[in-house]
Amino acid sequence: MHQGTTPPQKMTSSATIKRSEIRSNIRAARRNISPQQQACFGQQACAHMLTKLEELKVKRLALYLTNDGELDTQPLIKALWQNDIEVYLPRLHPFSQGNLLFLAYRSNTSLVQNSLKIWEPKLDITQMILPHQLDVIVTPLVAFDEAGNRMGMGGGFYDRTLMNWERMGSPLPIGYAHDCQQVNRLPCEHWDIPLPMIITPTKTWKF
Ligand SMILES: Nc1nc2c(c(=O)[nH]1)N(C=O)[C@@H](CNc1ccc(C(=O)N[C@@H](CCC(=O)O)C(=O)O)cc1)CN2
Ligand SMILES: Nc1ncnc2c1ncn2[C@@H]1O[C@H](COP(=O)(O)OP(=O)(O)OP(=O)(O)O)[C@@H](O)[C@H]1O
Repeated sequence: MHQGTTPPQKMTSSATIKRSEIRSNIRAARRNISPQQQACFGQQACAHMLTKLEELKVKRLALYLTNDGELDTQPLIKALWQNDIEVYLPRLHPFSQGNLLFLAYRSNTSLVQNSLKIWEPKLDITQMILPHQLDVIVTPLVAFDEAGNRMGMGGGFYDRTLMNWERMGSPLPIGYAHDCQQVNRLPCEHWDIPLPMIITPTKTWKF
């Protein structure tokens, strides 16, 4: 885990190539999932997630708006709103590059598209929450492995957000992904934060 003083070391070039290959292969695989399958998977994963959130008595949770073939979060958002669980979304920090802010997401929240073409809440500081005030962060990912290691889109956003979660005791990160995003073993770097739990349409993984 990188704690701020020592900059993360450069990866060897072969590890970099392997990571970028895995990233592009799995992004292509998830974009290939048909709209019918996407709808079905979104419902199945939502049911598993709701069971888990009830068990954990979750009141405040951050998730993501689906992009690039990611597991559909719309059924989950609808269910959370119906169950009075507070929902938050990430937005890119306006000046601290590589960092995220989390803002409340309600049915009347205005969304804008960011520079990465992802919809996010309009900046409104009154709607902001700090990561440790959230019970759970539902984490998007590109690939995961049998040990709970996570690879994302390559911005390091969630690694930075989650670097203190265990020491703080919150938020619990739960990965949310298609089954086809699982690989046997991911090449990891010291800043990568492994996930203690990942939910897919067919399974709840605990590590
Ligand atoms: N739905 C969702 N929201 C999220 C994330 C995510 O993985 N999924 N993020 C997780 O960290 C953050 C955004 N991270 C990202 C990092 C890189 C790219 C990227 O390279 N995107 C394009 C190029 C964008 C462009 O047109 O300029 C690409 O598809 O190649 C996208 C998102 C915050 N919000
Ligand atoms: N805690 C951190 N502090 C500073 N830099 C970091 C930290 N975590 C990751 N980085 C930097 O972010 C870059 C991207 O990291 P990585 O490829 O692991 O992102 P990712 O997990 O795929 O992306 P994301 O978390 O946004 O989905 C790396 O160059 C790394 O040096």
